[in-house]
Amino acid sequence: MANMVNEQLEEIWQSTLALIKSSNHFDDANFNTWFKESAQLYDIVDDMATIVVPYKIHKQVLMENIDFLQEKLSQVVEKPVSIQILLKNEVAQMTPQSVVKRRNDILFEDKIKKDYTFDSFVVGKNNREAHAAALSVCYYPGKFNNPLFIFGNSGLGKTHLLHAIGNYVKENKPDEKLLYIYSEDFVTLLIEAMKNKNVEEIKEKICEVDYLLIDDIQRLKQSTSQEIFFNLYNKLVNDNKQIVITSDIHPTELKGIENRLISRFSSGLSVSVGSPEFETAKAILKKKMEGRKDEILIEDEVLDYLATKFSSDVRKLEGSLNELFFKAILYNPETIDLKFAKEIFKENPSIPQDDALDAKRIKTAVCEYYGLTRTQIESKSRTKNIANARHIAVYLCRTLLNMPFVKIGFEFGNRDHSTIMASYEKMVKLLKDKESFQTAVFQIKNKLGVKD
Ligand SMILES: Nc1ncnc2c1ncn2[C@@H]1O[C@H](COP(=O)(O)OP(=O)(O)OP(=O)(O)O)[C@@H](O)[C@H]1O
Repeated sequence: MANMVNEQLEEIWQSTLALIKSSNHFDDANFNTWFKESAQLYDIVDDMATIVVPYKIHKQVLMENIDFLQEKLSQVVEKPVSIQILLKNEVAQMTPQSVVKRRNDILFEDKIKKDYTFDSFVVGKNNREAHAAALSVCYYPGKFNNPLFIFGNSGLGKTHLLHAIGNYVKENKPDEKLLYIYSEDFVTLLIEAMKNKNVEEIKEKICEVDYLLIDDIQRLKQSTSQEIFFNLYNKLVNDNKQIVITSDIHPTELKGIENRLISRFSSGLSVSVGSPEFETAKAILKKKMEGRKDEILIEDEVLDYLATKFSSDVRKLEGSLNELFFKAILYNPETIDLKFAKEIFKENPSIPQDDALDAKRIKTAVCEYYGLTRTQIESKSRTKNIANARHIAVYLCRTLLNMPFVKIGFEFGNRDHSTIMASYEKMVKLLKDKESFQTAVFQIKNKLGVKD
């Protein structure tokens, strides 16, 4: 297919949109937002179509549905076509020819962030295993943990660890080649390479690396890219080259990724990163402050406050600190104290506001601390950690709210007041000599914003 004129492209795109709509794959709102109102067929050259979208979020959504989109477009043009998705501002900077001839060298540019090192990574209970595993592949690449698969929710340090491996290798093994790839870029570049007929060249280059670091593998949704990746993967592992992968979920729960890849991902070591507990969150804040040159003083209890409120996502935790310093420049307080911080975040939707304390909030905080559900602590289960969590919740309801035992009983599956009293007394005893319970109570109170 030679380059097409605009009317032809428009006609093809409208037919493709009609097919997408009639497939009922998306509801009206999604269809309009992601396809009809934002995407545009920019060009089709040979068997490569370029679709242009305004923002990254559009690109992300389309990339997640790229096989589907290719199928519909291929149906319209009556031959198989591949699709690359570009942002409007990317296209604006290119000549028409270069849109389809983007240099694949981008793949091999050094993308390792210098400040994401092992030194700048705070180790806590939530990431100890992942940190140790990341170090182990630096010391013994391709030997024990291949691939190393690091998974966990957004903003908890997976990418940081990947770059830390990169920085370690660059500094200590300068002769070794490493390649960091963000999965979505990998798909885009492979699609372009298919168009430019230089996939083999790219594969050969990738096969030369000693470390392959792949970020956010859940975004490797496109089937041809998975096929190519599968071959590369086997070759690298057979040659004892180290592969490290990050993902937002455990390999076995990956959706849209071929089973043969999933089973290979599970064959090495899978380690998780979780949300930092209070001390680690506070240490991260202190670490992030080390490099700053702010002249204003931040009070320690503000760090406690941020560590308590934002610990579920380190990116937000870091963001909260930046926001405070930024607002301090604007409003110029003498120091950043708790009052100032609370005022700044008073309407922040990602933190629970200081509602009146009640049994429900206590139960929720205890559950979050122990990783349980409310149904579990309200149940009759005698499993040790559930029972312990229940004792703590009962204890806090009694000491913080001064609730009668009968009423507490209602909160915990209609238990008899004597059972609740026994539960409370047990916790009072445990708190006298068991440090782990003292810590738990301290941290849960912190979570609730209660000071002793
Ligand atoms: N333990 C830690 N010590 C220091 N900084 C951390 C730690 N954990 C996370 N961070 C910081 O939090 C921010 C977000 O981390 P990162 O980008 O690695 O998250 P992620 O898990 O890869 O998230 P996503 O899944 O959204 O890509 C980064 O600035 C990173 O430096």
